[in-house]
Amino acid sequence: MPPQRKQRKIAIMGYRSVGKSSLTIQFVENQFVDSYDPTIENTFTKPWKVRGQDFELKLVDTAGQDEYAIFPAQHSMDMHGYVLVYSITSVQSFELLQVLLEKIMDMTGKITIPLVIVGNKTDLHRERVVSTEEGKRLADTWKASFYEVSARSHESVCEIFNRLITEMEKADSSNGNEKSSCVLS
Ligand SMILES: Nc1nc2c(ncn2[C@@H]2O[C@H](COP(=O)(O)OP(=O)(O)OP(=O)(O)O)[C@@H](O)[C@H]2O)c(=O)[nH]1
Repeated sequence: MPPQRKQRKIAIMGYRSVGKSSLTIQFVENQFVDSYDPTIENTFTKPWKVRGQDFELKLVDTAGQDEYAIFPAQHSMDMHGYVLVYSITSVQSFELLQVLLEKIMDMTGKITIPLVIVGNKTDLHRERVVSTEEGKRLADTWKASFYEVSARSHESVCEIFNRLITEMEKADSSNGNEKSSCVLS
């Protein structure tokens, strides 16, 4: 029998217009769409292989959030990991991530959640207002991985997902260990 594909569900979240759809479409279809069409919610499926293991990724490209948006409960239920995107050209989008991270922790109630924080639009370096160090610091605080990328120039886009899968696999095995150590005899 061929080895089974592991199904994994990932939410792509962040402020409006930071490039959530562009990153998702670049990863899934290898193309950059220049037009701006606000997303309500789209789910993409992508077969992907990491270190010999086949995965079927369900990528949920969510609607842009702001500080006041209520965190959609369905995004805390069955997600294996989160890609949290800001734009390096928007302080507001960066500051929103702190709020989003707190909401994710509250809603999921998990101690370890595979997270990748992504500063998008590095091609717009002249318009940069969030430094790489600030991005790294936020990621360190939340024990998240960190990448600066460009959906437009397809820079480091696949790395986001490879890294998140690696983190999800680690979380899986540590959850497994936790379970076995909690079995009552
Ligand atoms: N220069 C540049 N523009 C980008 C990049 N990624 C996205 N954009 C542009 O930014 C705008 C918003 O991109 P989207 O991918 O629709 O952003 P989104 O976060 O999905 O937006 P919402 O659905 O409203 O939340 C579009 O005009 C994109 O072409 C990038 O890496 N570089």
